[in-house]
Amino acid sequence: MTPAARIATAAELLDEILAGTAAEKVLTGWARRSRFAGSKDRAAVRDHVFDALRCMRSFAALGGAMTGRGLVIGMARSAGTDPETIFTGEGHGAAALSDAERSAGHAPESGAEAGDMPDWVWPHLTRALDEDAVTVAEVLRHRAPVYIRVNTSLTSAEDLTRELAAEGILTTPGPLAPTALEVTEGARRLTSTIAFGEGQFEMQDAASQAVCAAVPVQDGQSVLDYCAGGGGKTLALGARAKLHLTAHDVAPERMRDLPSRARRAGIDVHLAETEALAELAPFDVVLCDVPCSGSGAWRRAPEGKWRLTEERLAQLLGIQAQILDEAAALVAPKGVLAYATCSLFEAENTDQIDAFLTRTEGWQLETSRRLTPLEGGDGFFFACLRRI
Ligand SMILES: C[S@@+](CC[C@H](N)C(=O)[O-])C[C@H]1O[C@@H](n2cnc3c(N)ncnc32)[C@H](O)[C@@H]1O
Repeated sequence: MTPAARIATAAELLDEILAGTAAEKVLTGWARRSRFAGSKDRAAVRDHVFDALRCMRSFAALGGAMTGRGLVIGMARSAGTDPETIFTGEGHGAAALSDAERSAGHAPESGAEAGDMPDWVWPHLTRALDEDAVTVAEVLRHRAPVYIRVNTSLTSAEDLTRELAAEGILTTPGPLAPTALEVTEGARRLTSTIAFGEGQFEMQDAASQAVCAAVPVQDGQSVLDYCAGGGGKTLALGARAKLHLTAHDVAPERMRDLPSRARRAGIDVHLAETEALAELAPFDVVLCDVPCSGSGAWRRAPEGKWRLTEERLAQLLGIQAQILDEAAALVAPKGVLAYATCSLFEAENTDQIDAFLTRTEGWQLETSRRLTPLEGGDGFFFACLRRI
């Protein structure tokens, strides 16, 4: 495919996404229908689509329309490229610009439009970040670095760096956690490496690794990952100490890959149904990596930025409070309740912890930390509460 044909395809796929279909579904459907597209074409189209999703408001402003075509015209203008050079109407490229398109578009207004945020989200960001809101929003408009977590129970960062380099994959030490490596070349091939097959690393954001490193665990403790999902944090905890590790999720199907991931990493994990937890309790440590807005990770999952609503956020706040209450009941005396979100909003972070401490006796806050994308990883919040 020519560069212009890839952009024309991205515009069509963006229209499907704007009509409500999930981006991954749209991209997979297109790849299946388009056998002529090679892996480089698929990667380029995907990158165009995700770039546009990250910057949807500002590109629509610049391009003059919230349509697939408006977005890619805005994308060209934002990059300082004259859209006439892309929209030539030749071959499989997009049709030439109309006079209306030539004159449409305006520079994005400062604030939510230039920051590529929904209007209702902007006060949440400014409350949490003050003047950093503008810089954080700007960072979220760009692709995320690729980080891996070294499985230090099997290898070291130095050895893994050498081993990956031998397979043509280049890494440098990442931020926030000694286990984090940033992949600077060859990221798309990571999961087909020998080192991956041997469990020497997992894909995990650097801030997520820092959160796992902050959970106080020691050899011999019983630890419950209450919202385990795919088990990224379960495995990171299991690599730090010899634990009696239990993983739970209200949607157990989300943990379906965890047994094979744990085997690869050389870590023992017991998967538990909700009904079994009372019998397995008490645990020395319970981690709640709760469902949240995902606002700290919007550069990785930009669709979430536009699909989140105030109603959904209110619903999430209720779920988070309920999880804290349920999980607290499973913690042993003097044990730890760890709470984490990949959100930047105070409502999901410090407000939740303050409200929990107000309504529940017998707990004290030991540590809390907020990470923003300005520190290199996703935005995260972590709080560690101890039963007294
Ligand atoms: C942020 S994700 C977890 C990601 C995972 N910890 C990781 O690092 O890969 C939140 C998870 O919480 C689960 N969840 C939602 N409501 C829950 C509840 N009431 N109890 C337990 N888990 C819940 C969701 O199914 C989802 O898998």
